[in-house]
Amino acid sequence: MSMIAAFYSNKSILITGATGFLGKVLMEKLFRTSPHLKVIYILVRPKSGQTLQERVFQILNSKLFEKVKEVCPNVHEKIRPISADLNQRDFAISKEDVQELLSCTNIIFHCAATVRFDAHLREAVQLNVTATQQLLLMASQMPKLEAFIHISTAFSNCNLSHIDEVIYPCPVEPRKIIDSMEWLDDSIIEEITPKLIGDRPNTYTYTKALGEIVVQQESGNLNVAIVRPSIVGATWQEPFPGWVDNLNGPSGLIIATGKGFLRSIKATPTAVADVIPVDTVVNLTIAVGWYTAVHRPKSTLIYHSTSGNLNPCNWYKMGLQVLATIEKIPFESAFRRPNADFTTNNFTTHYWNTVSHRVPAIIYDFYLRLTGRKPRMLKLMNRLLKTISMLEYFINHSWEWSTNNTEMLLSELSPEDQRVFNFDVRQLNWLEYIENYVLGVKKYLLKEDLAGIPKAKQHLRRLRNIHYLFNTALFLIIWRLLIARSQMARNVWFFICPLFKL
Ligand SMILES: CCCCCCCCCCCCCCCCCC(=O)SCCNC(=O)CCNC(=O)[C@H](O)C(C)(C)COP(=O)(O)OP(=O)(O)OC[C@H]1O[C@@H](n2cnc3c(N)ncnc32)[C@H](O)[C@@H]1OP(=O)(O)O
Ligand SMILES: NC(=O)C1=CN([C@@H]2O[C@H](COP(=O)(O)OP(=O)(O)OC[C@H]3O[C@@H](n4cnc5c(N)ncnc54)[C@H](OP(=O)(O)O)[C@@H]3O)[C@@H](O)[C@H]2O)C=CC1
Repeated sequence: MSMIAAFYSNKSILITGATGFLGKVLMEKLFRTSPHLKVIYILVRPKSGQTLQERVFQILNSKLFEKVKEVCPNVHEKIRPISADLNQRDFAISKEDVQELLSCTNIIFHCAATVRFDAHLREAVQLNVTATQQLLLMASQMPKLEAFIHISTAFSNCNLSHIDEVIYPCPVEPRKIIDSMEWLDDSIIEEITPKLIGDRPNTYTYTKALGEIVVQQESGNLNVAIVRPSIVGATWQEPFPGWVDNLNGPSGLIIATGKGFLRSIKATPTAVADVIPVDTVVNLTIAVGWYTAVHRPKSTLIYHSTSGNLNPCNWYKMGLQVLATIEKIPFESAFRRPNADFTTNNFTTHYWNTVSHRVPAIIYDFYLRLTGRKPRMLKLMNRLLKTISMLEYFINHSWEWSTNNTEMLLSELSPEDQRVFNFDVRQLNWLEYIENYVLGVKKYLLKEDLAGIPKAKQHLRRLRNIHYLFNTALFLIIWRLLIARSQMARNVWFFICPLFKL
């Protein structure tokens, strides 16, 4: 019998961010392994014209929850959505709901955050810092609370190259930042943002670091722990391999590669690709909840959920395997044949961005115009390049995260718990994982049917023929105009051919 699963039986659990990527997998695992838990309260806001109930209905009826319904048929009765907006004072939760939360909650998992790299500092502080502070205040009024688990990121201190499982100070106290957001106007905040974030790449990592300090400073007598995942990827094993439902992290770039939009990306091939499967993060998080509640460590323990120091994979290996899988299982309606490569300096990056990204987009838009359609490819390409520029920092640096607490926790688990809540990343086979990831992107994100693979392969053959035809036509035109007439033109032609991959 799993001790951890038994621990959660009869518990009332509060999850923020339960509608997000990580939150959904956390909820699924809790219900599947502890079907006798009392209730999971989730703080949800109405979104995209959907009510709370509609959002929950959609989640429970998704593929992710299929197994849960077998082991916990009354799951819909055990999930209690509470209308809340973490951007509002007191989260805009009704008095009755607050009372219920205060009197019943045993465990809190705080997952909600803005994970956007370009969030305005005010927005990022509100969600990643102030909301954490408010939740801690609520938690301190919960007599039955046994543990408060805060989800941060391994990149909260990405300005350092070696990161220990400790909380690092920030030059300006979070409370001062929170106060200043009350009275500074947006334009002044924008002006001071680069100074505040310092050598971090964005407001996300900065505010997640502030969030951790808030947890440390304002947790009082609570039993608190922090989990720091690195780049969270598709599921490794559970409830099935390759599940993913958003474009964050590698997923969006896998699509861009498979659809032939992404041809080159500035990356350090030898840098560690510190991707961690979402189910591994969730297993650790649930184990941390149990350990924190049962063992009540004297200080706030931080757990790194990373792969790099125990089972490293670099971007080169990851890129190769992504391409190899796409070759076997191509995506439908590709723009060009998938053939992405890494660039390592600014000059080649600009060069390939022009030659391989913008020029084909301009040619395609020209073709769309000629055929009476609205041009759209250049706009799409520019958005992709903007996205890449924001992710570049993470694929051009390597970090070392110590994992002593995570390893200590693994050793505290019974063999049964080590199996049910496996977060031992040493067992991960990268090639298999990446293949399942790409397949998952195709099935669950792009919603493409595997039956369409022969058609997708046929489309790629057509693209290859167009490519050959285009190159041949280009060659003949240039030959006719120049090369036949001059020796120098001939020399230049043979020099530039390899540069254009002709
Ligand atoms: C050689 C082969 C190599 C292949 C594989 C290589 C893999 C490399 C992977 C590198 C990953 C590095 C991730 C680092 C994560 C750090 C971990 C964390 O803690 S952080 C936690 C993780 N947090 C994050 O990862 C957040 C990253 N994302 C953001 O911050 C924002 O989306 C944004 C600022 C990039 C764009 O904002 P904005 O312009 O306002 O617009 P929207 O947001 O509305 O989206 C616009 C369009 O872009 C689309 N799209 C979105 N994301 C991606 C993507 N990753 N990619 C591609 N596309 C993406 C989106 O679908 C939409 O398309 P469309 O509908 O217009 O057609
Ligand atoms: N994904 C990754 O690569 C990594 C994630 N993390 C951390 O893991 C946690 C979960 O991230 P992930 O699941 O990927 O992120 P998602 O963006 O998928 O989910 C964010 C969640 O926060 C909720 N939320 C955002 N704003 C509000 C609000 N104003 N009121 C109520 N709820 C709100 C969202 O609700 P809604 O559905 O309504 O928008 C959603 O449920 C975060 O703390 C993140 O920092 C750490 C490292 C890497």
